[in-house]
Amino acid sequence: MDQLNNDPAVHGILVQLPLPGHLNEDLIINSIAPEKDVDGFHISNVGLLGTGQKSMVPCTPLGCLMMLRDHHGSISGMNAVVIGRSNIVGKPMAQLLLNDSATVTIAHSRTKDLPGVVKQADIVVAAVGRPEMVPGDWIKEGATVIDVGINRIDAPEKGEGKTRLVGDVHFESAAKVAGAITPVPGGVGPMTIACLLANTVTACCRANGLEEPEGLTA
Ligand SMILES: NC(=O)C1=CN([C@@H]2O[C@H](COP(=O)(O)OP(=O)(O)OC[C@H]3O[C@@H](n4cnc5c(N)ncnc54)[C@H](OP(=O)(O)O)[C@@H]3O)[C@@H](O)[C@H]2O)C=CC1
Ligand SMILES: Nc1nc(=O)c2c([nH]1)NC[C@@H]1CN(c3ccc(C(=O)N[C@@H](CCC(=O)O)C(=O)O)cc3)C=[N+]21
Repeated sequence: MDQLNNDPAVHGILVQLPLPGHLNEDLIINSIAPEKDVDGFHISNVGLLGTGQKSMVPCTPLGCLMMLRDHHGSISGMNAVVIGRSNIVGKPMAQLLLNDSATVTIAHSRTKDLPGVVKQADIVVAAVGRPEMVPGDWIKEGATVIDVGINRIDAPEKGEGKTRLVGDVHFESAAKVAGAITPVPGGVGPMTIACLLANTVTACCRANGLEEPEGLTA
């Protein structure tokens, strides 16, 4: 890590999670130079984001925010429900929505009446890791649904031993009531990868005192 941190030819560093059990995740993430932390997981970037300052923004929530801004223009005043409170997705997602003046609810495994909470939402972001957990009848008519879940499930219909990817939302039923919905695959996942590249360009511009291209970050 020291070698990469000190190499001026390297502008971005990402540590793919989860790490094997014998490695201390916090220690390793926080050893990344914050200005090269293209995942935005370093505690200084988390703190900067939380206080509304310029930071590196986690790729998955950033991609979700870009889609929401693109679709709605402004999300100010909208009711947003984020299902999931992980450091990778749920918490930074809630922070970004709040910074854009949405009214934000964070739901998790202890939330009471999750269907009722989701029903209030103009924007639903599902980041749970449970295949097709959110059915269409939880969704408010016309709501925007962002499905972060990437779950591989058995697909015996495709042949023995075959699998397929599904999200945390039951797409077929939710698509009937939602105003807009992201598919899995082909939704949030590719945006995450695009945002990783965007963050790398941002980090490179900042390292070299260059003007940042418009719209690359939050
Ligand atoms: N598209 C992409 O680029 C990415 C996709 N993912 C996918 O997103 C999903 C979530 O990932 P990640 O945030 O890392 O997952 P975590 O397992 O870290 O967090 C899951 C969250 O969901 C909550 N949860 C679990 N069960 C329920 C339930 N029954 N009702 C309500 N909330 C529940 C948990 O609550 P509690 O805290 O109470 O336990 C927890 O906060 C996964 O499918 C993952 O593969 C992740 C990263 C990037
Ligand atoms: N430090 C770190 N940062 C991450 O952002 C991170 C991580 N660790 N660990 C793993 C999760 C998962 N994740 C995905 C990103 C894109 C797709 C993606 O593009 N999926 C394609 C499908 C790919 C396929 O077909 O298998 C799609 O949704 O269309 C999936 C998963 C990032 N994560």
